[in-house]
Amino acid sequence: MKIACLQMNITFGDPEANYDRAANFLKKASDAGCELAVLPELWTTGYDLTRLDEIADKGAERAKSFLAHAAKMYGMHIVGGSVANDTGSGVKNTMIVVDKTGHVIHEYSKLHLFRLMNEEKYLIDGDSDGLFELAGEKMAGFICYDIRFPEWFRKQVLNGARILFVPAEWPLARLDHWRTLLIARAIENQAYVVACNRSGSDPDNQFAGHSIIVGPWGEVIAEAGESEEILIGDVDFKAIDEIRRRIPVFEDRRTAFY
Ligand SMILES: O=C(O)CCC(=O)C(=O)O
Repeated sequence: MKIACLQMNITFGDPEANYDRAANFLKKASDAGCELAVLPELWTTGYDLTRLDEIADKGAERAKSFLAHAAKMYGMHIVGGSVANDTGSGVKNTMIVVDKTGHVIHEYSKLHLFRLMNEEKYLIDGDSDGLFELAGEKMAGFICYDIRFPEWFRKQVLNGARILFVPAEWPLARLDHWRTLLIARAIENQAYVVACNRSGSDPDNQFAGHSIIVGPWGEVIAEAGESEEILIGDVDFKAIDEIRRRIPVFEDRRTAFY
């Protein structure tokens, strides 16, 4: 499966500009023959949390209809990053997944809110998991800070997830954590990790870019630089089975002890 991470810049608090940019990136991913495209975290608004009253998407309806339209037009699955989703009783940081026929097949809201960027003051946390199925394979979504919680990843992998998607707005200051944690999540779970970060900056942070596709052996299949880029890599599900046979981590777990 040919996958694209749409490592775009995000204009702070300006959904119109960001929808235009995302439309352009999605077209380019489709032109490149990609079967699935991934957007970054909060790609419609960025971290303009103090203006969520004005700019959060009610029920994420605009994002859903935009993503469904693009998916159908291009015949391409989309892991739609995440958007500020005004649920009516608080704003969630919600990932939307649409299949290539334009159906919304899953929503996942960020489980772990990141205090260092004041998320807990403006957002409410999710309460369900990110597991979904596309093209006959189980996959799961996580959002940014979630990568610091290996137990959350393990749970989804034990439930069958074989590609682990991570949209993010990860700051450049902790680029080494980003790479190390993502590679570790791939190695320990013997699964693909497809992580799409944003590029550029906002009033508080310079973001790292470095979207990355990591294979189940921990090998870096593709990695972006810091600037805007469409990162493309191939995922081969057979590699997962081969690696799990070589080192049978899942059979060797001592679940009586943990
Ligand atoms: O965990 C980190 O260092 C960064 C997390 C983050 O930026 C986020 O969750 O938005």
